[in-house]
Amino acid sequence: MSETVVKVKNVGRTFVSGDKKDRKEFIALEEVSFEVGRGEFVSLLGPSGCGKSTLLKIISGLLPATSGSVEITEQGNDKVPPFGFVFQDSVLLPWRTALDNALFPFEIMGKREKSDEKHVRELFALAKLVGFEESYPRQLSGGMKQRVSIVRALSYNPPILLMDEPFGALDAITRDNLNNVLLEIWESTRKTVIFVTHSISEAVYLSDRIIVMGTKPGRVLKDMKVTLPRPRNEDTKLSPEFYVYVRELREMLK
Ligand SMILES: Nc1ncnc2c1ncn2[C@@H]1O[C@H](COP(=O)(O)OP(=O)(O)OP(=O)(O)O)[C@@H](O)[C@H]1O
Repeated sequence: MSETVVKVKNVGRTFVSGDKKDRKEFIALEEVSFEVGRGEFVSLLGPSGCGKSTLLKIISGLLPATSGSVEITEQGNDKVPPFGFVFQDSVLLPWRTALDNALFPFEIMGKREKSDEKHVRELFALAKLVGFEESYPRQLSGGMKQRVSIVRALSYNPPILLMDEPFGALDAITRDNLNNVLLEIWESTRKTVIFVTHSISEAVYLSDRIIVMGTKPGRVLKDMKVTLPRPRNEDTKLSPEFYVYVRELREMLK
């Protein structure tokens, strides 16, 4: 593994509900540990409720852990956050064009250089969105909107990309296409990616490593290396090796 840039150590998270008389504790995550190297593509795979999104929020600092620690040894340029986020819903502003949506983070951060728009236009090309810069979200398909949200997440050049089931709401064909677009973007930018999914085949297709998670409480079942050759393409999914991974993961998550 390349140099460690994300170190998750014995992370636990308990949610408390109810009042003093009827206090309930729910252990969402228990003793979760793993590391991510620079430029690695790591997926968090597991059934609904195993704490994948909670873990991603803890890694990003949006949510505190109840126990354990997360160390991030990457920094964004000029004090911008080290993370870019992509969620299941593209959350684009409907009154802004695709390009202006992708440039929005610069407005929030209150700084924008001339070279930023050039960089974002290059990302539009990588995401196969050339010609749609001036389109409004209502004029874009679901897959195109998600590609704009990937471009937006990468606009300020964060070293780490956090993706929470980004393609979960898309149809199977669009999802396959976006997996390939994402791989192309990753291969040319070499960002560190942490990708949440509950699709076994998606995790195998995309990842260098898969952190397999189980429920009750949310925990790591296995840290699995995926050594399928890269670059990967649709033929990868037809290889016997691909099926070996899928079968092993299916057994584990039964
Ligand atoms: N703010 C909260 N308060 C109470 N319980 C919560 C809170 N956030 C998450 N949980 C609980 O923690 C558990 C893990 O939730 P989380 O959303 O992280 O799971 P997940 O693996 O991402 O699920 P899914 O794949 O369905 O999105 C769930 O049982 C959820 O109900």
